[in-house]
Amino acid sequence: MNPAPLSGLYAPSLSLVTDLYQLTMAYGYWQQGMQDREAVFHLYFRKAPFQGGYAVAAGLALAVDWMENFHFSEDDLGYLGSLQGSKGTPMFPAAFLQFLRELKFTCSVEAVAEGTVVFGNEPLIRVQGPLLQAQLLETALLTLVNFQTLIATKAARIREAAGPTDQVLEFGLRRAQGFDGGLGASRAAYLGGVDATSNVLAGQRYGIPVKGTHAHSWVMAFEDEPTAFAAYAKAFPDDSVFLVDTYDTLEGVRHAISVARQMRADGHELGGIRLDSGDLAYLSREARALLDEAGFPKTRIVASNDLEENLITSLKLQGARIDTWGVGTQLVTAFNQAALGGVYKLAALRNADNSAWDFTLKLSEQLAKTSIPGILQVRRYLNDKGHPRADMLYNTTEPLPEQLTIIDPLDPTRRRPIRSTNFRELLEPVFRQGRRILDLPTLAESRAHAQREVQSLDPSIRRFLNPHTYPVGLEENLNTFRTNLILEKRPQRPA
Ligand SMILES: Nc1ncnc2c1ncn2[C@@H]1O[C@H](COP(=O)(O)OP(=O)(O)OP(=O)(O)O)[C@@H](O)[C@H]1O
Ligand SMILES: O=P(O)(O)OC[C@H]1O[C@H](OP(=O)(O)OP(=O)(O)O)[C@H](O)[C@@H]1O
Ligand SMILES: O=C(O)c1cccnc1
Ligand SMILES: [Mg+2]
Repeated sequence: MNPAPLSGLYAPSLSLVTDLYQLTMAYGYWQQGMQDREAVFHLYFRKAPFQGGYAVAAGLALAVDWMENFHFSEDDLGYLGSLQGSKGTPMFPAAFLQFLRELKFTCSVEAVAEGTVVFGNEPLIRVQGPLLQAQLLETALLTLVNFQTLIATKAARIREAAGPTDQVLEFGLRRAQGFDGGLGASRAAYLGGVDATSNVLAGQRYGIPVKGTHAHSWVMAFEDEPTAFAAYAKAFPDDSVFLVDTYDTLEGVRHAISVARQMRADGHELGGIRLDSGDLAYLSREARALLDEAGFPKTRIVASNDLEENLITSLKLQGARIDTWGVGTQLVTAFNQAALGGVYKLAALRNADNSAWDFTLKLSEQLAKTSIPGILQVRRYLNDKGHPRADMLYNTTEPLPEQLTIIDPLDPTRRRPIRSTNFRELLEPVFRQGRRILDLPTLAESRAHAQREVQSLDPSIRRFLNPHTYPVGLEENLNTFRTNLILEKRPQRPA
């Protein structure tokens, strides 16, 4: 199933999902006659989220969908025409609105496939095209990629903690940042490694398996717990998971067992029980013992209650017998890091007579925030097992030297010669002059890719506490070029 448009939740045209300044700049470029100057932008983040060692790239399919539908509707143009400056004059003249009306998306776009592991400073998307258009993409691309990548990464960490065989269910919709936040989070969580969601719209929209148990209200609506369990079993004789902690957890497990015996006599099996409060390590061990003793070794134990990767790791260390993890709030809100700080920076612009590239640079007091000029590609070097060893950013407009060396963009004294000849290039063509040339994988394929990608990373890079830094460097010539450009642009004030 192809990823259906996220935009479907709202209006047919979403080209106003942007910041006003993109449109004021667009008008200014048009007025200057600069609208068609060829430009290159890179979208990248500087630091992996959650103080982790990697991120899982996500959001590309939604961005592709948004770009394919990029146009200004009559409604959009009517609204833009109504905007006024502080003197009461129209912000955008009619001739510019006419230009927007006729605007066709003609950019070329390269991107990293969803599910690929990525690191700080690496372009996830490279846009090349008319300056005005490429500028207008900034906000929407960042909105989509920042959130999707953040949540997919959180899900990958939760999957890492749960291990490859436990089930992970995403239960977050009620705590999400609105409907769209909930829908987007369910998509990204699945991509990052959860098995199913309770979010029914996400199931319909993206083909994600939907799963769930029942709430405390179900138990409270009956005269006692055994009656409630028996009634649920009547409704779903082969798909019941009983929530056992409404009154007393271990008493609840005993009630579940007595109903499970009756179910078995009728030719059905209880799927599982769910623990939602108390000491989950202790209660799950006790519940496992009761279930096993009673002859229900296959009945699963689901746990929920503000779970996240560190808690899951701790519960496992405590010998918890949980095999299914229901994770809500902490996952869909990326609780411990509210946003991924991805940015979109101009890196090259054709000069006025179109004869050569001018490479552009955003200076900063901090080297970490100084951008990287060029038309960049990311080359990932692999060891003989096909596992990532180091990534090299290089400028595709310059020939590569014979002997390759990568240099840490934050510390030029840290360098590594490249010996490996086994590599792959991460940015792949998606649009050529506005025409899509890449068939996107399905969400399930991207999810499988993400699992392989994360597993191919060394455990030292995957660990949660103080992970090892994966080497990402600038190819030596690019580093020299960037250093010289910094020196050229930075004012040299006498002391
Ligand atoms: N063995 C454990 N080790 C560490 N943390 C645990 C363990 N068992 C449960 N937790 C976590 O501790 C927190 C306890 O939450 P809280 O203080 O709300 O109590 P509760 O058990 O949910 O009580 P109630 O829902 O009845 O108010 C939850 O985040 C839960 O996942
Ligand atoms: O804990 P989360 O990771 O967000 O997972 C979802 C939670 O949502 C449900 O209860 P809800 O929180 O609505 O009520 P409760 O905590 O009072 O049971 C469920 O029982 C989980 O506890
Ligand atoms: O199905 C469940 O158990 C569920 C769904 C949403 C939130 N909490 C739990
Ligand atoms: Mg709760």
